[in-house]
Parts: sequence; structure tokens; C-alpha cells
Amino acid sequence: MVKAEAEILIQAQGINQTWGSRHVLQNIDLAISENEIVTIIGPNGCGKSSLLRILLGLHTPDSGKVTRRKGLRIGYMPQNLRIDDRLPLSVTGFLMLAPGARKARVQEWLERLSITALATQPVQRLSGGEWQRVLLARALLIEPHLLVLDEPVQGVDIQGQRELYKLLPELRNELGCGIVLVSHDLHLVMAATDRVICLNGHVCCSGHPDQVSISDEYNSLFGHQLVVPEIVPELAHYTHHHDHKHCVDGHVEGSEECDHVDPVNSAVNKERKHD
Ligand SMILES: Nc1ncnc2c1ncn2[C@@H]1O[C@H](COP(=O)(O)OP(=O)(O)OP(=O)(O)O)[C@@H](O)[C@H]1O
Repeated sequence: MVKAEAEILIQAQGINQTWGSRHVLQNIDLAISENEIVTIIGPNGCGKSSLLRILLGLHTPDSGKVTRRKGLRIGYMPQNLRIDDRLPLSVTGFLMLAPGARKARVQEWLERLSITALATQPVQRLSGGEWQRVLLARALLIEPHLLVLDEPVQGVDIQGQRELYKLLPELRNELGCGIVLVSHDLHLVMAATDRVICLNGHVCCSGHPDQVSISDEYNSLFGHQLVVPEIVPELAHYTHHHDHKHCVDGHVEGSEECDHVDPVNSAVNKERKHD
């Protein structure tokens, strides 16, 4: 849980990003504190990874400001990291490439993440779930103040997802770090998360999963991802009040900006029936 005196690790203010005719990020404000787990959710293409890249300092937005705590160490687990098949690289060898990595720490993290058996495996032969864990170990090796995970359960089976959801709050408690997850997968939201930020161009809403309650509007945005809570209790769906509708480019319907028609995304959005 976030302590009252928790320090802000990173803060984004008034972030705007336009690509072509798409105003992908619209005036985004966001702050993440130490000991806090924040999940950013939103449909495909709503700008989650773009926002993340801006937070990480990998991309400068059209406007807005990102402030990081002095000396902030960020451990980043990317959505995809492909290693050339021709490169002979074991898991340990790969982890030793992390900045400042020491053998003893690598072994500790392999053990902590229950992947010691993979130490000598070539990285190219790992399953999706194993590779995600190795990427997590790599992000943890820099002893981060802020852990940034871009869709960490991609390619991971349900059991692996459960384990990761269980692990994240444990890591937060052990390291005292902030964690931000980025996902379009509704399931992730039910990982022990302190705060959910729903992004769809702008911040549609944010709050504790319990504070943002069931609504028809939310189901029309994410309903296709719902899981049955009785079957997978940890994955019971998150819902929120969605008190406005979106036009095809993500702007709020009726707003000044909502007269763009994006011919490509228009068809996709209609298909998804999101509002
Ligand atoms: N460097 C770029 N140049 C042009 N367009 C970009 C660039 N980066 C992202 N986009 C566009 O911005 C939109 C948002 O992309 P982004 O990857 O941030 O979305 P996302 O929410 O992470 O999507 P997903 O859930 O599918 O991973 C997409 O339409 C994408 O094509």
C-alpha cells in the first residue's frame, strides 16, 4: 500500500503526442510513487507504450513535461526483445550484460524468480513465460526504484500469469520500489494493483480497482476480455465508471477535437464496438 509520505518517483504533466492525424496522447497527467503498483490499461493502439516510452525518456513528447526523482533507477521489462538466433547466449550470459550485473546477484535473482534451472539454457530456446522471467530478472538486476513492465504476461499461460501477479506485490514489498504495468489485457488489472489508469487517448478514469466500480460503459470498452471470476478468481474483472463516449480517434465525443475521421482506425474501432 502507498504510505502517506510516499515520495513521487516520476511525474508526467500535460503530455501530448500526435502521430500523423492521430492525437494519441491528450494532455496526460500521471504520477507514480514509491511502494505503489500502478496498472495502465486501454485498448490496442490507445497509446500505452507511447506513454511508457515518454516516461522512460526514450521519446520526447510534442508537449508536456516528465520529472524524475533525482538519481532514479528504472528497471524496464520491454514488451518484446528479440535476440538473434545465431548469437550463442545463455541466460546467465544474457543477464551478465545488464549494466553493473554481478554473478552472485544474477544467481540470486535466478533463484528468487525460480528460474535457476534455466541458467545455462540458450536464450533463444526459452518458452514465452521463461523469457518473460529472464527479462524481469534483467530489469531487477539494476536494483530499480521504479520497475516498468510493458505487457509482462504476453505469451505466458494462466498459471504463469497467476505466479507473476503474486510476485509483483512481493517484489514491491521487498524492494520498496514503485511498479508500473502497461497492458491492454484486462486480466492484468487484477494483479494486486493499487491504482488503475484507464487510457484511451486521454485518461478516461483512474483509481483503486475497488473504487472504480462496475459499469455498462466499461463493459462496452473491454467486455470482450472478461473472465469468469469463479474459474480464475485472481483474474476477476476490473470495472470502472466510463461517463463519456469516444469518437473514432479517441477524443471525447462532443468535444472540439472530435471531428477527425481516421479511415483506418474508424473501421477497427467500429469492429471493437468500443465507446
Ligand atoms: N514512432 C511512431 N510513429 C508513428 N506512429 C506511432 C509511433 N509509435 C506509435 N505510433 C502509433 O501510435 C498509436 C499508439 O501506439 P502504442 O504502441 O503507444 O499503443 P498501445 O496502447 O501500446 O498499443 P498495444 O496495446 O497494441 O500495444 C498506434 O496507432 C501506433 O501506430
